[in-house]
Amino acid sequence: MPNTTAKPTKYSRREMLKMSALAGAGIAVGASGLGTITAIADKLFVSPAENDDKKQTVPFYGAHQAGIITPQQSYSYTASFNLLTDDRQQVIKLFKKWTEIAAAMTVGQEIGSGFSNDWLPPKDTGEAEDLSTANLTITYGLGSTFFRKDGKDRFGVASRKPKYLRDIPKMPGEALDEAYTGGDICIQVCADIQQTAFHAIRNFIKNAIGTAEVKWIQGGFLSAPTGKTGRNLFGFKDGTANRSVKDKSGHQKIIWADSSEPSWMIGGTYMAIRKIKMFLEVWDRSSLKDQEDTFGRKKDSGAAYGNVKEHQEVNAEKLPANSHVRLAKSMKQEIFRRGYSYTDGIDQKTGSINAGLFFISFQQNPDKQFIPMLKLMSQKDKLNEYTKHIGSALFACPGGIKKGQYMAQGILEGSIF
Ligand SMILES: C=CC1=C(C)c2cc3[nH]c(cc4nc(cc5[nH]c(cc1n2)c(C)c5CCC(=O)O)C(CCC(=O)O)=C4C)c(C)c3C=C
Ligand SMILES: [Fe+2]
Repeated sequence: MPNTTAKPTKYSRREMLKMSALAGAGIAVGASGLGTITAIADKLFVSPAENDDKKQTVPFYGAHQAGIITPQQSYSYTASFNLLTDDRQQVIKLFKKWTEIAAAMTVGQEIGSGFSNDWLPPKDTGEAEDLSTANLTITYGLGSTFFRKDGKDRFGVASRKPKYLRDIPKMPGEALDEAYTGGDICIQVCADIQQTAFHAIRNFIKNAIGTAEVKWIQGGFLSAPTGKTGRNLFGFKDGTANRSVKDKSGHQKIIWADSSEPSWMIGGTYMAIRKIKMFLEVWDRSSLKDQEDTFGRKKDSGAAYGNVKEHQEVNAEKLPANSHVRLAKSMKQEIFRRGYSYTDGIDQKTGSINAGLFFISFQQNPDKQFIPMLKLMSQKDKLNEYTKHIGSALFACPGGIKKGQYMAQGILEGSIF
């Protein structure tokens, strides 16, 4: 997917030392002079592992949550939690704590910094201590069971459930595993350093102990050269038709909740998730023609059939009737996709690689934009020969957080209590 993050030019410490030595600027570097240059280089320049956009931060606070229209980072971890309590105050306490650690981690601060006690476990798990923030974003959402579970309004918030929040209905051909499906709360962290992302999700889990338990957790990866569309595990460019991350009016129409939603959803959206297993070995034995017919796009350029360039307007008539893109286009609806590839060892029964797409899309109205599209694809898509849907979830992501507020405050406080 397009990544528009500007990459500042920085030099590694070793390159800087080499340049100083070669510059020939008339500087005679004696033993002590070299020490001085080394010290300056230490201060000014970063190691190769830390350069480029890995040092960038994305604001946690704002009108919208980060991690939705943020240029897609290379790694993600998504965790779904079930609450273990019926006590609203306990949930408020959890979200306050999560807000505090999210605000700290996204600016590279240690959790509980400036305070340590030799006789207690450290507050921060520590593995991101020397790492950069790497565009870390935290995105959270609430499942329908947050508002009502087994017919019970556990936290007194059922009247605040957003309009389109419900379980994604059963689809033909799916083989959902409960272990990858649903959950009361979802947190997704994304970053350009995998360990930075893992540190973040781990600390959310650590701070939930006793109040919420993890139902499932999913890691993901996606690498693309800056400004280019990334490729999925079938080797095709995936994300071409997405609106640019800069297209504000497009986002208003496609992603952000409309004014008929509860006030806490203003600036928010719905996050649809499908864990889709991809049969890589079957795919790899298929001809190039078969592969391209599956999407209706060329594998190398990403151009739709009848076109030569990736971003040229698609003429649906030129695409095979059951191709993925033709079916998507026939719905005349847009969604904003932000999925990640995943791998997870081998399938113990078949010996095949366990891998696929952790599909994520954001949309204003899943009933209109997402569910009918999913249904049509589940019935007719040529892609189904090579894939199986094994996990599913829909979460409502509240609007962005202002400084001084905490996550989900608009749901858990106010006139109804
Ligand atoms: C219900 C929505 C969708 C699911 C599920 C889905 C799964 C899925 N997609 C790919 C690979 C590609 N998808 C592409 C385009 C595309 N896909 C959807 C929706 C779902 N995909 C849409 C709306 C579109 C855009 C269609 C358009 O308007 O042109 C493409 C083509 C390039 C692109 O635009 O991204 C690829 C490739 C996989 C592998 C997959 C499940 C494993
Ligand atoms: Fe797709």
